[in-house]
Amino acid sequence: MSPQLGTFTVPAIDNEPMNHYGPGSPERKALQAAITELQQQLPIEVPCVVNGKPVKTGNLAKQPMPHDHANHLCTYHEADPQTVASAIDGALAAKEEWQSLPWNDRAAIFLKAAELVSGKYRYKLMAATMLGQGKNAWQAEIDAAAELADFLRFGVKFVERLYSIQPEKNSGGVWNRTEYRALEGFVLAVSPFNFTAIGGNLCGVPALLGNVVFWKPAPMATLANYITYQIFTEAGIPPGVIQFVPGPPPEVVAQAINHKAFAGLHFTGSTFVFKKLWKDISSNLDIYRGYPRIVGETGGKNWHLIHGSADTRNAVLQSVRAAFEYSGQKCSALSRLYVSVSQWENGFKDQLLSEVAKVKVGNQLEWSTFVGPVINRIAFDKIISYIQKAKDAGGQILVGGTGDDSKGYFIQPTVILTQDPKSVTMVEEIFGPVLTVYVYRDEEYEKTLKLIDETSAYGLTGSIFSNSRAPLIQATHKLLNAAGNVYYNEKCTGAVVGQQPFGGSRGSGTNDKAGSMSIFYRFVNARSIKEGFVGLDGFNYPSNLE
Ligand SMILES: NC(=O)c1ccc[n+]([C@@H]2O[C@H](COP(=O)([O-])OP(=O)(O)OC[C@H]3O[C@@H](n4cnc5c(N)ncnc54)[C@H](O)[C@@H]3O)[C@@H](O)[C@H]2O)c1
Ligand SMILES: N[C@@H](CCC=O)C(=O)O
Repeated sequence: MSPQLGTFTVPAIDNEPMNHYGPGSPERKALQAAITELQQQLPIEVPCVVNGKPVKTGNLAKQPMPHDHANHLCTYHEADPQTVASAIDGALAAKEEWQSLPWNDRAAIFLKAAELVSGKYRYKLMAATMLGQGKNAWQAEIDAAAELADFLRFGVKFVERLYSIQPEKNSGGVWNRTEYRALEGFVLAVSPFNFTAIGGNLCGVPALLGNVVFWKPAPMATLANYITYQIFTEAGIPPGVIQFVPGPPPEVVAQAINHKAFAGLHFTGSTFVFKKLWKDISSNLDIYRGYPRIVGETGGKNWHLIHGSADTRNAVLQSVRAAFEYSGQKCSALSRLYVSVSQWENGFKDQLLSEVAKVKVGNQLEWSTFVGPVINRIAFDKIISYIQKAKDAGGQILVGGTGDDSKGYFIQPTVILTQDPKSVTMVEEIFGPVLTVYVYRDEEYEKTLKLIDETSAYGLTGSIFSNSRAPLIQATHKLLNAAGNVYYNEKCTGAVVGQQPFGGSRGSGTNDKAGSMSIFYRFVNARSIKEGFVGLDGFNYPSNLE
């Protein structure tokens, strides 16, 4: 091990500037070229990667493209039990060297990874995200380019700050220190389909702290996650530190959770799956060496509250974006809208319907498309069935309500007006382009706050629109636990790393706040060291003396 011959300061960092992809711009041309190049290579073959070596199990699965489901983006090798076992063994073998690497070297690897994401591989990663996860250019830019680079760069900064948190006091002749050890064992990262950046962050956070990570990507994000893995490797993450293990989710994850060296879960996905994994972990407590850290960010049933004093146009446009961008497939997506009757009848309704009518739905590779496909057949059927349930319950479809799954999984942006604020589409996560509106009486603002608070099991994001201060204050106070991310006069999607730490509580997760320092606390195990410089002369304390 080489000596550390200085105290190093991480370079200044900032959010990754976003490209805009306007007509004729160089970035539009570069992205188009990357998409075309990728399309010419389809389908890509993706192996598991264990100890830096590709493993081709021959158990093949496909990642179909949501806008063109007859064709697939990649064929990937699913891990079998032997592959899972060797991935865990290999990670544990890589642990000692990785956790002993000087911090500045680990930091440098992650800073380099950020440069690869924002530079050399930007368009390739975006192309894979667009083709595989159905994002249009802007949605891919904010995810695969900007947010992933931000997670990596800010992560380094947060860990630098975490490591600098040291005991406040040293008694005479004593030096106190806190060490932030990696967890004892391996961390299991289980990532969702909808954000390429989240996949990178779920394995990046623990790895940056010296942990070794078993990464099970989401089937519908396999290629983008594989490219992310390759970027980590090119940046210098040693073999075995992150093991890339796609495979049948319940089996692969269960095998990892049932291993005695399982030390932590870093999960993002649905509430249902997270609860199941938590229960599975709990029932294994006797086999583990310690108490595993469990971090999970999960579903949402996010709301906009439009007060009578709001700027109508802003509230309408923000609502259209929040409900329908990326086809409503963000955990933060707007899906229940509470509008005062004075707003609704004096322009909100007309503007909402006229703006939604302008939304272009279709192939996300066409530049003017705002709403692309939903991710797969299961999602398509589920969303359509929610629309049907809303109709059955007396909901009025104001716009949309239909889908077309003949080539891709397209669903029209749908706005439902309900008289029942606790109808099913006001309560349950749909994860599609479906917005349900409840119109409240202006004088029942306070009652509406209670309604918002009590309607759903989630607590992820929410926005309050008002041009007066008092309604903002009142809602913020009454909705204390209804959202982990609250916005004033801004849409409820689009949290930025380092600006709005992200996460919610209640059914929405452990709220450890991705994109902030607090998530890093969860994947270290602090050790206090006290060093004495002055020896004892005798064992008696002064109080023992005659
Ligand atoms: N709060 C957040 O920060 C956040 C961010 C993104 C997505 N999400 C949530 O994620 C969900 C959408 O993503 P998704 O469809 O990929 O979620 P999902 O729960 O279906 O899958 C998430 C991960 O769990 C795995 N998985 C699925 N079933 C499993 C099982 N039985 N055992 C073990 N692993 C299993 C999947 O393969 C995937 O890797 C939504 O509910 C959304 O709100 C939350
Ligand atoms: N961080 C994202 C949501 C991630 C979940 O899908 C946002 O704030 O919109």
